[in-house]
Amino acid sequence: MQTAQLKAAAPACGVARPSMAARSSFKAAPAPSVARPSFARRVQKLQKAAGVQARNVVVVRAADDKVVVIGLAADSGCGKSTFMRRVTGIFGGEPKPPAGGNPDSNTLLSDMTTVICLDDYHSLDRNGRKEKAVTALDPRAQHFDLMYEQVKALKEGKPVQKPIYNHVTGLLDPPEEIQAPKILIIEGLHPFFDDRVNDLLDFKIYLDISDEIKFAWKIQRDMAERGHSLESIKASIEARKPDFDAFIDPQKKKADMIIQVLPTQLVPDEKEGKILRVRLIMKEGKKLFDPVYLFDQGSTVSWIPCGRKLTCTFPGIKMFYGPDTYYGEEVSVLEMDGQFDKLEELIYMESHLSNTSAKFYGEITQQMLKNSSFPGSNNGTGLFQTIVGLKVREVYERITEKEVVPV
Ligand SMILES: Nc1ncnc2c1ncn2[C@@H]1O[C@H](COP(=O)(O)OP(=O)(O)OP(=O)(O)O)[C@@H](O)[C@H]1O
Ligand SMILES: O=C(CO)[C@H](O)[C@H](O)COP(=O)(O)O
Repeated sequence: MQTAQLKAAAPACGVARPSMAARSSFKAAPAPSVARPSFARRVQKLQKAAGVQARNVVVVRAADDKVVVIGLAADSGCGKSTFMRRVTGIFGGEPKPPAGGNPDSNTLLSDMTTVICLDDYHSLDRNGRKEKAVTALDPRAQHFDLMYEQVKALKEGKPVQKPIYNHVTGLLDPPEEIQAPKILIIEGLHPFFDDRVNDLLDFKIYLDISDEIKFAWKIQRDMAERGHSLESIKASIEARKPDFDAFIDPQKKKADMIIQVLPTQLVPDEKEGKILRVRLIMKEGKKLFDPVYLFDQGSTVSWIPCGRKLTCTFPGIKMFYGPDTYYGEEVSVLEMDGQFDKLEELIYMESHLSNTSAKFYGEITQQMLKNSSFPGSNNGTGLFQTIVGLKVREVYERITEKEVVPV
């Protein structure tokens, strides 16, 4: 296959791809050294980019700092990259692949966060999976021992030589050096699958996208942006489904927060996935975060906020909040069905939410407005991803007993 075709078929895995020119000039050297720029260089760069953002820079990790480890699980094409951009944006700085390294790296570095993609722990490359007739979702195609050793080492503050799975070529490239960050986010198919890795995680998030919506998003991306046919998208979803059900989906039981995305109940038979019903399922009784609530903690509340303060055209917005159980565990559920007409009016809804971990009145609305070009910004996916991002900050602060100044 030609490189251009390969590129078109490759999932992004969280990283904005550099130009073909930059890629073709890259020589796959063994273990490219990815030295982090100095504190001064980073502060200078940030100050130049945006004066106000530079205030947020706490940067260099002291030797005794704790590394907080966050896990994000979801199937491919379920919005992990978009979610990561929202979460890392809360900590300031622009996440970038390691400078001067492999242009097909899946890693994203910013001042406080490092996001690593668990596809890098595929033990079988694309050919190997084909030969053995296993999908990338099958645990037999993952190197869990190495994943565990490296996440553990990073949590202990030690650098690692992490492999790179190249989505363009389907091969395993030479490793890249990853330094211990303040916040390590591991995102991918199996962050909670192996008990040893699962035990290293301080906060676990699962993106649970229903089949109908997953299909609608895949069509949107893979047909419009990658030139795939409807039949091939259907076939790829069907081929992955048994392994998804067996190995990926069961991990959601272990998550602390689940963002569940379903078709709307406001419009009968809406199949395009344009209007969404989104549920934020939050485990109760956890030490490191408090669940969000609407109006009155522990009550059951149904609320249609459309009125004088919130503009709603058809089909409007319906909110729900209440206690529930999830795989036998006590949870609170916050739900939003419908979409915003005017994003700035979200402030009205925000003012009725409590325990959001926002540091000032309107922080959620501000984040949503800042990221208004991201998919899902006018509905519950964007709202709940932003809230979960604030929870990541709260978890970090509770573990390290350090304050993050809001951007
Ligand atoms: N909240 C959303 N609302 C609407 N569409 C969305 C949303 N999130 C993601 N999408 C759609 O799904 C596609 C995949 O999103 P994204 O690249 O963030 O997923 P991903 O899980 O990182 O994918 P992959 O693992 O395949 O790289 C986007 O191009 C967009 O079309
Ligand atoms: O599920 C996936 C990503 O989360 C991919 O399918 C998996 O990593 C294999 O990638 P490729 O299709 O590029 O060989």
